[in-house]
Order: sequence, then C-alpha cells, then structure tokens
Amino acid sequence: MNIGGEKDFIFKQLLDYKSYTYTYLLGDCLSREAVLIDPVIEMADRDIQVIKDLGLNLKYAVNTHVHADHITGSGVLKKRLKDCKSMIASVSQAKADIKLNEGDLIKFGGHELEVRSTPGHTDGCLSYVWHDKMVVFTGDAVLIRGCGRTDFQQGDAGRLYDSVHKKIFVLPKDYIIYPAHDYTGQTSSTVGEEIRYNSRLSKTRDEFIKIMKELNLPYPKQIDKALPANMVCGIFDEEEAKN
Ligand SMILES: N[C@@H](CCC(=O)N[C@@H](CSS)C(=O)NCC(=O)O)C(=O)O
Ligand SMILES: [Fe+2]
Repeated sequence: MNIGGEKDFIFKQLLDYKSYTYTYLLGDCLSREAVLIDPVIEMADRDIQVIKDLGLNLKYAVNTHVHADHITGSGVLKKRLKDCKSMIASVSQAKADIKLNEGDLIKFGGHELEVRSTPGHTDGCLSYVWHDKMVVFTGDAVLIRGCGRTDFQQGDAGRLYDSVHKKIFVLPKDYIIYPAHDYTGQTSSTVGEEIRYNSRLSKTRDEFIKIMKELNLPYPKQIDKALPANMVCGIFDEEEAKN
C-alpha cells in the first residue's frame, strides 16, 4: 500500500493545541510498522485515525519522559490498538511495557531509533536519534531556542546542560531537532542552529544554571493530575482526563 506517494518512510508532526505538545508519527512503508512519540491522551482519536488512514500498525507508543503538562496517550492507544506496546525510560520508574536505557534501539520495519539518555529536565528524559534520516527527537531537553525547565520533578540545571552538550550538541550540525513542545509557532530546528542561537544552552554552564534559577515560570496547569497519571501510563480514568 502506498497512499501518500511515500518512498521508504512516513513522518508526521502532530500538534496538541492545548498543551502545545508535538506528537511524532514515524512509519516504515514496507512493513507498515509505526511508532508514535509523545502521544497526548485527548488526541488519541486523531492519532488512531491517522494511523488507520495510512495503513500503519502501531508497534510502540514512546514517551520521552514523564510529562508534567499533559497526560500521555500511550495507555489509551495500548487499549485500542492490540499490537501497541508502551515505552519509557527505566530510570523514570513509570509503568510501561518496555523500559528503555541508554543505547537501546527502537526498531520499526527497516528503521531504528537510538536511545540517548538526556536527564536534567527530569531524571528519565530520553532523546531518540533517527540517524538514517538525520533527525533527533529531544523531548523537553532541547526546545527551539530554549529548554525544559528544571524547577520540579528531578530538575537539575547542571545535569541538563551536560546532557545536551554531551549527547545532542555532539551530533552533526545538520541533524534536525524535533522538540516535544513549542510555544512560539516553530516546528523544528537543527543542532547547528541551537548550538549557536539557543538563548540558554549556548551560554557557559554557570550562566545557564543562573538563567534556569531565575526563570520563575508558573507551574503547568495540569501538573497535579498529569504526574500521577503518567506514572501509570496515563490510565486512571480516561473520561475524567478528557474534561
Ligand atoms: N503553560 C504550560 C506549561 C509550560 C511549561 O512549563 N512547559 C515546560 C515543558 S512541559 S513540562 C517547560 O519546560 N517549559 C520551558 C519554558 O521555558 O517554557 C501549561 O500550563 O501547561
Ligand atoms: Fe516536560
């Protein structure tokens, strides 16, 4: 089946306009196996429709970390798509079918994502590198011209700085960065752009720590219900979560 004229892979960047979360659908054209990175519970109907329209079989619902601003869709997707297994970092201690560690490979058809541990926003933050397509999904570790906050969960600014500089900024400069959120209407960046222009991570380590300490952001609106729900794969009460 070839619906969109695609060659060997399918890639879709999907937006949850409530939390400004990006969900990424990656599919293999030959086997039709797919993975979905950072699904949002309220968007499960949309995600399932896109997966069905494209004739894909969702193998993995993959989380970059225990999100604080929305509930993961991975539990609902697992319930509704029989082959789907959930994934998250083993370090996070959250419930999932498969616990990921540094260096693991997530395979779908002829494609694979390399798992890199990038703690600092939370201790279980993972980034996923699709070397074949020169792409990295950074979760909240690197945002476009910014980064994930470090003032709750297991946030640690020095650790985040080291993670990004050792695991992301060492990638080739033309690798495309796809973050978990953007609040300014941007969709992607590159490693080279962020090394040069990131307003926080391009600074020295000490300057970065000071910037992060002084951010003073309000807590995410959904944090009280998102954190406990995401520790159990987003399944507590699906109906309640939609309200
Ligand atoms: N207003 C939003 C929450 C915004 C926020 O805190 N975003 C997080 C990522 S989700 S844990 C973050 O790290 N932001 C960094 C920044 O510089 O904004 C809501 O209420 O949900
Ligand atoms: Fe986050």
